[in-house]
Amino acid sequence: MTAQILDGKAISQEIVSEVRAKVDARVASGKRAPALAVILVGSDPASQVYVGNKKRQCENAGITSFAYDLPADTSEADVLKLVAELNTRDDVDGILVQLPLPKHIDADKVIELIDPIKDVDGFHPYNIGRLVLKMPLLRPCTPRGVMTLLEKTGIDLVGKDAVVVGASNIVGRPQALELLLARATVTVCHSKTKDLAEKVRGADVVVAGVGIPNFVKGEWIKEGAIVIDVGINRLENGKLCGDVEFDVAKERASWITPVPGGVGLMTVATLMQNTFDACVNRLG
Ligand SMILES: Nc1nc2c(c(=O)[nH]1)N[C@@H](CN(C=O)c1ccc(C(=O)N[C@@H](CCC(=O)O)C(=O)O)cc1)CN2
Repeated sequence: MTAQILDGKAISQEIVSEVRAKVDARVASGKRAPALAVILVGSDPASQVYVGNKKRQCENAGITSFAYDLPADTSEADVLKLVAELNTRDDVDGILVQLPLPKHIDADKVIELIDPIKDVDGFHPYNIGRLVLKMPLLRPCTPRGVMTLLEKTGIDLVGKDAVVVGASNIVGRPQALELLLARATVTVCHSKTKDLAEKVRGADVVVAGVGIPNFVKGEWIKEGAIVIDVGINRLENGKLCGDVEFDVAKERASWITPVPGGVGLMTVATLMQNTFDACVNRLG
């Protein structure tokens, strides 16, 4: 079997167009456009690319963006002060702090200070708690983007055995909660998991988010499985590759996401949806 491609490029464009239509209708009714504050601390090259993509998609979606590009030696106190100020601003609907932050800044402390109603990344304990309790408000962008990719492709998850490889706060944990909400049976694997290959071999759906190139071997993939690769790893030759051994996995899977052109683009498109939702939640 050769897998069909889950097309993050086409579906992310569709999502951004849908947000754009809603923003245009909102503005036509006399309300202001949604607004997103994007905080980048330092000059990590990958983060600069991602933040650049976020600003560009804001333009495409008709969302106002306020950029805060801060030097790497910005103190934790100054980042906290900025977040506190943005929390109070009525012209800001969403606050995004690009991760990772420099080591001297406690990311958990910064995330916890964001007003949950403006937490368009969905990382605040309040929003994670709501996802746990099956009443999500703002949902983490990558896992929500994965669910949209599957829904828009017409893939039903009810009763499927899903294995999530990686248990990070940004991807693995919220992804498991999303899959559970879609009534899949979910196993979360991590660095201490025994017999990882066997667990993946039993999976109808595999979501890989560990950040290690080609960590999930193609031969582990069950015939006909759905493979979602959240990893974006930059190789020494400058090329990007995912966490799944794509060339082998695609000969076994029924559906697979490419890297680039898959989940990463959905993360950014979902941020546009979350910013629109945050604006409506605040202002109607
Ligand atoms: N505050 C956040 N920080 C980070 C998040 C997040 O959701 N919120 N997730 C990741 C990175 N990420 C989002 O910021 C992200 C990853 C990938 C892309 C993307 O556009 N990928 C393209 C390729 C881009 C390239 O050439 O490198 C693709 O996959 O086709 C956007 C955003 C960590 N930090």
